[in-house]
Amino acid sequence: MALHGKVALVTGGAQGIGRAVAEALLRNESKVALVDLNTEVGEDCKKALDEEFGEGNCIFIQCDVADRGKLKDAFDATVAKFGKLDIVINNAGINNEKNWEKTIEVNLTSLIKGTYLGLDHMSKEYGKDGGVIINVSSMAAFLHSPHQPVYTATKHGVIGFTRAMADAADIGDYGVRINVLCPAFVDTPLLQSIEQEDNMGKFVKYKNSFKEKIDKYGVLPPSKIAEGMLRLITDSSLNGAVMKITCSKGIHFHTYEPLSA
Ligand SMILES: NC(=O)C1=CN([C@@H]2O[C@H](COP(=O)(O)OP(=O)(O)OC[C@H]3O[C@@H](n4cnc5c(N)ncnc54)[C@H](O)[C@@H]3O)[C@@H](O)[C@H]2O)C=CC1
Ligand SMILES: CCCCCC(=O)/C=C/[C@H]1[C@H](O)CC(=O)[C@@H]1CCCCCCC(=O)O
Repeated sequence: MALHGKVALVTGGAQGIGRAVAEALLRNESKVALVDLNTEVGEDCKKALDEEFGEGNCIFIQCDVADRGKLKDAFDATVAKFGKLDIVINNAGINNEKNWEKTIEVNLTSLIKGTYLGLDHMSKEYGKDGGVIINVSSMAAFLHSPHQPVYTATKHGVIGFTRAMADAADIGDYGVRINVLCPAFVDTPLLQSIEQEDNMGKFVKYKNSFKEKIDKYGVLPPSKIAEGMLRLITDSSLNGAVMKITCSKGIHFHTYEPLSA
């Protein structure tokens, strides 16, 4: 898929990984809707992107992805503004073991909803022109730890859901590719949350061993995740792909045993 003139919706697009992906898409002449909870950060981000890439290429839509009605409205507003939808990045995520129900809602339930809304707007099933959906998981789906049991569960869930949906899209001839991206530690505000009792609850007592893992494995720049994301979007051979990005191995893919049943 060539990126010129394509329309992308990025949840959690106002900072961190989402913002890096939005920048990369704009650099390649796509139009981008930043869908984010945080109004202040979202408006600042849109202003900076307008200055860099010119006005009219990017919109900010304030939205809690866990609010089903507002998420649907955000998709509709993106199509109303840019005329179509080609790329959906379900990236918004939180790390909150204290309010673990919210973590499931944001990291998994809303990502499922975002995938279905993306299909509503892009699938050939509904007479649309096709597209690509990328769901953001984490290396926590492969290397679990005692610090983040529910975060880890959601990121496992994202991979299972995405792989199954990718098969459904293939069998159903949706014309939509669906892939998943699993970063290791990335230099974003989310990484600071591991030290905060408000986020980690009783698991905050493990913060020193968590920090040792960060020192051991290293921290990636958000731009490296954007590089992987663009590959997942543009390589039309990829459907159901599970991309991992780590400091030691860079961008690479997880491989699974062939299905036996
Ligand atoms: N930073 C890291 O080390 C890693 C991050 N990830 C995943 O990458 C994704 C992005 O994370 P980061 O950029 O690091 O986080 P971040 O905290 O820097 O940015 C996340 C963005 O999502 C927005 N957001 C949070 N809850 C939302 C909601 N309910 N509705 C709409 N927007 C919401 C925030 O306002 C923020 O702008 C997440 O899914 C995270 O789990 C995965 C592996 C490592
Ligand atoms: C909440 C912010 C941190 C989120 C980062 C993340 O997703 C954490 C994953 C770690 C998990 O909790 C335990 C780990 O060991 C995960 C990190 C693994 C990185 C492995 C890199 C291996 C390599 O470089 O080969």
